[in-house]
Amino acid sequence: MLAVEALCKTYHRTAAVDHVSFVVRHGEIVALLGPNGAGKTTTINMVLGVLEPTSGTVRVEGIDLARQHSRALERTNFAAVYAPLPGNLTVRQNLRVFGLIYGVASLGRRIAELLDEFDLVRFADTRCGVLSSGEQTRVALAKAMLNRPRLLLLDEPTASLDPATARDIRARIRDFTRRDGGGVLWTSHNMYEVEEVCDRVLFLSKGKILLEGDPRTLPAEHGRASLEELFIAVAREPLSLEVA
Ligand SMILES: Nc1ncnc2c1ncn2[C@@H]1O[C@H](COP(=O)(O)OP(=O)(O)OP(=O)(O)O)[C@@H](O)[C@H]1O
Repeated sequence: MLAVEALCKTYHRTAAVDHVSFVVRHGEIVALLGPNGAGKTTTINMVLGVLEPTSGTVRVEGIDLARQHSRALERTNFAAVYAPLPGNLTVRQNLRVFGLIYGVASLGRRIAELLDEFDLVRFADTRCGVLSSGEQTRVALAKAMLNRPRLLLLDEPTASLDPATARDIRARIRDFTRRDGGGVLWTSHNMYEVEEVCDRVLFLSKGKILLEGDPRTLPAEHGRASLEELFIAVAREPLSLEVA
């Protein structure tokens, strides 16, 4: 689904992302973890084509993003808490605007399906700006599904949601991979959530991938009791893990 190879982004002399390589397979949810400043958002922005890599390649279903930008991006979409939809537009208007931008066929029907699927019918004519965080997240996910993406990039999709709403959102994303065979690259600072929902984790530290594996077995493999402890170790003493 996604193949990232030797991806680098350098600002002046700082390597924000330093030779990062990984894949996301069909039907797989992969978490990109790491402390603040590790390079997660920079990586996601390069996969989304909004930031040009200093070097390295990004392929979406085999299509090279640098050479066939539009074809690669047709298969991709994105949701993040820091990129809210225009608050002065209603839910339906937002879906329409983004649907037109993406060139979605039979847009009226697609919007009706998504309003139904994301339990948004009663908010269709409500301005997004007055919705709760959970409702806005559902709208952001509906928007991300408009073009029937194969690859979904989610930057902290459940941040600021209550546990019940967060569980509902996780189930919807899990559905996308199980039912549609889509692939998801997910960032989160909630290790409980990552253990529950992700098939694989990648730990980034200072722009490099330090560890990779199953979130349920990786902590024990590195002598840590939980994913959270492993996360703290990566953040505090990355060199000790590199040697381990
Ligand atoms: N435009 C830029 N110019 C200079 N440095 C940058 C720029 N963008 C990012 N960086 C630096 O690159 C590094 C990685 O940043 P990035 O935002 O990718 O981290 P992150 O892992 O997403 O962090 P967080 O969890 O805090 O969102 C940081 O040290 C950041 O200061």
